[in-house]
Amino acid sequence: MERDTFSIRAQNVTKTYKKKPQNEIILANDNLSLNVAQGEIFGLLGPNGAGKTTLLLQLLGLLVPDSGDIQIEGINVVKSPDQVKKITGYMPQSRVAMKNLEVYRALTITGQLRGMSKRDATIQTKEMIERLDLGEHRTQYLDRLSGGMLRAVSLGMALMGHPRILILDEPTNELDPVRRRMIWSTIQQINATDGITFLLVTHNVLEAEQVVEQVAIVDHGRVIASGSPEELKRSIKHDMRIDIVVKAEEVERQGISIIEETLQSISSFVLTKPRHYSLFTEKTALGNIVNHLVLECSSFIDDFRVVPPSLEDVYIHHTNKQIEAHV
Ligand SMILES: Nc1ncnc2c1ncn2[C@@H]1O[C@H](COP(=O)(O)OP(=O)(O)OP(=O)(O)O)[C@@H](O)[C@H]1O
Repeated sequence: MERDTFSIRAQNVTKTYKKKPQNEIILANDNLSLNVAQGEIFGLLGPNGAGKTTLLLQLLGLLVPDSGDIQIEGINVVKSPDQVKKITGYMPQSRVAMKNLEVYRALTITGQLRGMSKRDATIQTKEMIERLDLGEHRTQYLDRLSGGMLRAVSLGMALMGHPRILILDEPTNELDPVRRRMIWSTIQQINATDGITFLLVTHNVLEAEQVVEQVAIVDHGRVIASGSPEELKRSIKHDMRIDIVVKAEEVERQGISIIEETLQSISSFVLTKPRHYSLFTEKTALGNIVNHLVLECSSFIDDFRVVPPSLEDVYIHHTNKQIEAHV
């Protein structure tokens, strides 16, 4: 049999739910296709309710698609869910099993349940505790941990038994910045040293951009854009962003509406937070706009910079467009 170079292949997956009490049909995945290459870190982005978790549950064999085909390392998930479970690790969005166990015991038992000997599971538990900086908490019960700590333990549990594919649902949700960075670097390290394939859902797009190699943006159950972060950034027409900060004292003196009118007369801007504006433009129009800003706005501009758009800008660009199309 020809070796499948894709770890994950989902083709034309459709999944509906019936919502009680009136059995309203919810189309959670709508003819969705996705390929994840072996050893890749793949990011799944999309707004709340886009259908990301539904897809993950089907990849893991925990939900059955209405139609479509899912292969994990060449194994048909619907036909052989148990084989798939042996090679995949899963970090769910919130639920963590074994809440009445201590951290080290939860890790070791998870390893044993995945077929490891007690000795090997104990060795990997020590490694996980060190890698995830859980030393201080090793004898704490899971139900006494903060939400953030529980996420870290949950990642450790997903890694027990050395799965070949790891599926993570919002791995950095609820974590403080230091621990978030640690999780991202652990993902990168494990991917580099063990060649594990990662498919992860995240809302931390700016952070994910540094780590993921391929991305799919999902909305309304469909993939609306996919590619490497660089490809996606190149694909949007407005390929430059100007960020502007307005002086607080000028807002007091002139009034915000005069300032915004002046900005709008040059180009349309969006307010990102008080006194901060962003404008998206094509490179060809950039010089003209910067000239206008310098000539007409220097009295009230505190700072401005020109930057290429981030993956987050691409995400907003695509999902906004999709929202408009559905209104
Ligand atoms: N068990 C269920 N019964 C009925 N509807 C469901 C069920 N699970 C999910 N849904 C609906 O299916 C759609 C997709 O949900 P899903 O949880 O897959 O989205 P998501 O992209 O993971 O969202 P989030 O980012 O908020 O976690 C939503 O409209 C959701 O309300």
